Amino acid sequence: MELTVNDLSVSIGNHAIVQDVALKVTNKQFVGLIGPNGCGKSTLLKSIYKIIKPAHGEVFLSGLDVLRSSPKVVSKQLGVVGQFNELSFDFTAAEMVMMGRTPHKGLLEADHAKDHEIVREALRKVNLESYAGRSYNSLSGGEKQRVILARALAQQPQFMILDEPTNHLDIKYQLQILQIVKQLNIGLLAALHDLTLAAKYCDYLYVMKKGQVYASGKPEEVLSKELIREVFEVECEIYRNPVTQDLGIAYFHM
Ligand SMILES: Nc1ncnc2c1ncn2[C@@H]1O[C@H](COP(=O)(O)OP(=O)(O)OP(=O)(O)O)[C@@H](O)[C@H]1O
Repeated sequence: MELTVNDLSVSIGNHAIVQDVALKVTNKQFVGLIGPNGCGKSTLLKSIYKIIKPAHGEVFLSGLDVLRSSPKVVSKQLGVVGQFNELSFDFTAAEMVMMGRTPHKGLLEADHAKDHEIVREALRKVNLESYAGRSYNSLSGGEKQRVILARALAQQPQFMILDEPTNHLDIKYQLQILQIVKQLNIGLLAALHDLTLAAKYCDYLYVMKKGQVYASGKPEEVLSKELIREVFEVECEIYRNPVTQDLGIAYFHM
């Protein structure tokens, strides 16, 4: 399943927050969205997953016209791991994950044995199987983040959008979560702050600055010290990690 975004602009009040963005995630690619705080990454993602209405533009998930389709139709194909997940009601972790099954059910349809099995498997994948009965509100930030990922996994989507999915996670779970989503073998679009993790896991990057796409390409093509200076206003050197051969970034104090 491919994601195509054309000419997408979002304004809030009189402010143009996202301007004429075009991007593409081809079949089963892991595409990263990077850029400084406030450049419009979350706003762009929210407009793709229908939380914010764009001023203009098109979003297609293969043949599905996302902006003109109902949330129920879109959520059968598209899983979302958003940034903030506080709840006023107290659900258990398993109940939260079961919500991922909603798009696949009719109105008032009960949870079937198969749904429970899918929920158990999703919690197992994020190492929270024994937390099924725990109150979601009592979980740590990192545990909540993993429950929200499990909910998206239970949805069994064909495409996933993730807004800073490694937020709150220690290094073990940052690596584990990125590995889990990569192994899903579906199209992924993720806003990421850690540039070396983005370089390690993503097939392709879009760099945003002031609401626009500033550059795009494969990580090793895009992540130059010049681009990091222009976009993030930080001096650095790019190198190959001698142990892992991954792209490394050495930042210098300003
Ligand atoms: N509802 C709103 N009202 C006013 N301004 C908003 C609103 N939502 C977002 N903005 C502004 O739009 C800009 C882009 O915000 P957005 O959250 O998309 O950035 P981001 O790139 O995801 O940032 P971060 O990396 O800090 O999460 C920011 O300046 C933000 O203050």
